[in-house]
Amino acid sequence: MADRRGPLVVVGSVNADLVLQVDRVPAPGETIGAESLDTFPGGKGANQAAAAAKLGYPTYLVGQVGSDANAEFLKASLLSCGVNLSFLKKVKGPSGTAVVMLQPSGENSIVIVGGANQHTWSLGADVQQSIMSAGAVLLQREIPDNVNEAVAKVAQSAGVPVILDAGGVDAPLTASFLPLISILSPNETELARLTGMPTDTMDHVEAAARQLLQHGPERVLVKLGSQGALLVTGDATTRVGALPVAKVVDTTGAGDCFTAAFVVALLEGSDPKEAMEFATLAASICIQRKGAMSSLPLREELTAGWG
Ligand SMILES: Nc1ncnc2c1ncn2[C@@H]1O[C@H](COP(=O)(O)OP(=O)(O)OP(=O)(O)O)[C@@H](O)[C@H]1O
Repeated sequence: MADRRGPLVVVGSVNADLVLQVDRVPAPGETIGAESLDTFPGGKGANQAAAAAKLGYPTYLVGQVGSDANAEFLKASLLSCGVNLSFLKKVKGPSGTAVVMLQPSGENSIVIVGGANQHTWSLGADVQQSIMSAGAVLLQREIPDNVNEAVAKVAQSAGVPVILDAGGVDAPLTASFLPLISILSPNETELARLTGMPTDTMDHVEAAARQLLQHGPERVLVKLGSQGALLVTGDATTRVGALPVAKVVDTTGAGDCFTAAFVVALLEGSDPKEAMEFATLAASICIQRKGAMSSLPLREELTAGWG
């Protein structure tokens, strides 16, 4: 991957996150008032594309928005982060939407409308060409798995590495998809679900990651929140601890920031350990600010702490 300097192509979801601040979730048949309503750009595909673009790497987002008012807002947000939207398609119906009821306890109740993310996808010749000439392709699981698998097949046929962030739908990965993945990146919960193995100690995490390796991916990168991250390959295990931060403000999007920054660093020629350190630094900035896309760091913010 170190020699590939083609652009990063992210294929994935775009969501409008409608965040309602409420005292409690309404009972059936009840109407309550919300203290506030905010709309934020989100979706794992959009967040990861924005993260890579804000780090200064040429990044395309292949995705779908709906024909509603949120579509324009989402496009404007992504453009302001520097994401190339030449392959962002507009389809009928609503954009992907997450309605988040945020309660004072910190608990969230969320309703997701898949919308455009779950609409029919067609990978036209122009999109296929962009995948084949990419430095790497980055996927998540908030669009249909069969689309991800089709993208991965095109990428693999051209020798382009495929990175799958396991976040999104909670379903097993098919035996035909796993061998198409170069780097699979779950967090510890996703790792436990994918393998059916415990992930409560570092030894357990490593054993579960090694089990995934047997199904095809060349590397498994596990995100472990305040415990950092663990990278497992056939012959090595690399652990990088999280950076201590003064105050954790909001961890939303930290995983997206980490995965995208790791891939950017590899594309720029870093070795895997350096790429983990770079991603850890990026994520440590992200968690000290509120929001998902808005909290993603710019390249300049990392250079101070990065040789
Ligand atoms: N409390 C924390 N303190 C320091 N670093 C953190 C903390 N939480 C997350 N990080 C950093 O962010 C990285 C990714 O976070 P995490 O493991 O929570 O991903 P995730 O579960 O995929 O996140 P999410 O789904 O919330 O976006 C970690 O590897 C770590 O570097």
